[in-house]
Amino acid sequence: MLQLPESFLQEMRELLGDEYDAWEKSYEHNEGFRGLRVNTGKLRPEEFQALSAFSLRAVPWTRNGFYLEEQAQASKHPYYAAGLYYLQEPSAMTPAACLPIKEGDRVLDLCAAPGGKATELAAKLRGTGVLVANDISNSRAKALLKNLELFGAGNILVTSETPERLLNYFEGWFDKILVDAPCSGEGMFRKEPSMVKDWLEKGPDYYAEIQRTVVTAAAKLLRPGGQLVYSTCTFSKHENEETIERLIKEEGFTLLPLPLPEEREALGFAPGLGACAGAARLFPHRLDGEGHFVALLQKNVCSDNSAATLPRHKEKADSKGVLKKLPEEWLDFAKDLHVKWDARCFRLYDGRLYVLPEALTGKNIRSLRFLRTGLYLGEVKPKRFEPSQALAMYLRKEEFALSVDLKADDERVFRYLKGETLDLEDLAARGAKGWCLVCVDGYPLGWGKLANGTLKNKYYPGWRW
Ligand SMILES: C[S@@+](CC[C@H](N)C(=O)[O-])C[C@H]1O[C@@H](n2cnc3c(N)ncnc32)[C@H](O)[C@@H]1O
Repeated sequence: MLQLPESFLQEMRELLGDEYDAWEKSYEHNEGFRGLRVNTGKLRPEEFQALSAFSLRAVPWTRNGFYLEEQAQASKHPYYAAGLYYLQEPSAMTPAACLPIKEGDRVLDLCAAPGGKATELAAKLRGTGVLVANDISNSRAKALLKNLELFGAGNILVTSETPERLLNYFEGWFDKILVDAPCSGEGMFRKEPSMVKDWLEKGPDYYAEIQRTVVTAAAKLLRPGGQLVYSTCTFSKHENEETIERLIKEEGFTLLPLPLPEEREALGFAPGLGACAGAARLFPHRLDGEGHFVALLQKNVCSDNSAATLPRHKEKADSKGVLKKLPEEWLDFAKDLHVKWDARCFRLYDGRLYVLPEALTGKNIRSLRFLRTGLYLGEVKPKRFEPSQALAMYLRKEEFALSVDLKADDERVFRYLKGETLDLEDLAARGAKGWCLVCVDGYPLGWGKLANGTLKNKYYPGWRW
């Protein structure tokens, strides 16, 4: 068995009692489980199963999660490049599955990088409302942005801020919040043994302090009546139940039952401790997944409408980038595009054209540290428009006039993803020319420019294989 600190093992003995031996034995299964979560913003799980050759077994507590049964190179498959799935450890699929998102919601993922949960929240929003995805680490937020754009999410604001700074812009604004908190990672020791070192250096007390600050800010960012999922990948009561007990007592929250399948106990979910029985603890000896904690809470509605529950100030919408008239270069390109956006949502910043989620058009967010505001459409150049990789991922094949569709086993798919020029004479209609959406089995991968049966490669250089 993996060498684990004695003080940690002692805590697990106290926590698990009779179940301790079974838990310890589960560490003989050293690698844990590999999972894949289908992007339901692009296709239904059944459609993915019919399309893919992976051998998949359903993760029973999610609607779109699967165990990957063989050592498939799933991150080097063209469907991955088409944003059809995210590779995720099965227990980690639970928090986003438990946040009851409705279309049109304003959603915040406060500790979002690299996007394992944010990508699912975006899929659940189905292009409506807005997803603000934040991570304090700028380098990790870059990976978050890439994953959201790979998934085709356009209704996004990706920020790299402290939760306290977000309060200046979004107090009481969100309908739903996910706090997938930084934690001591006890539940991941089996899969990532390197985390033991961090535990020895910092441990649960260090993280409990951070969690306290993060959830206190999250509580204020949520509107009264709004819902919040708090999750960690640790077993520590100090980081789990004690954090949410504080939310309940000091911030006026109520613990709600988790929207998990009725047979949750049979599936292996353990209740939270003490008064937090409505929360769920996931243990590797009880189910096929790593250790996690998940709780769903609702912010109480105060009858007196006290100042504490209302936004602090009225703001003036930012007029920078607002357009009286859309650029001709864009209008010319958009003739081939079968999607319409509200003219009020377009913004042009330094020659780059965006569509903001409508909910953000009335806000002043320019001084936030952000990586992306809305859907980045592309660059307005002298006399032409260069569409972005994000736009290609956002579109469906039928939403652009010219496309070529390659089969996943066509070697040209790999050559396209490597940035090579392709000969497509057998696939392109005679005389077809101009911007072209390159697809794999009907799902866009990126752009190319077609002329005389040859495709000039416009796949985003930073994403090339
Ligand atoms: C458990 S990870 C998040 C994983 C992510 N939700 C996912 O599913 O891919 C916790 C994240 O919190 C970020 N973080 C740490 N302190 C933070 C803070 N004070 N505010 C916001 N994010 C923070 C870390 O950079 C880290 O990316």
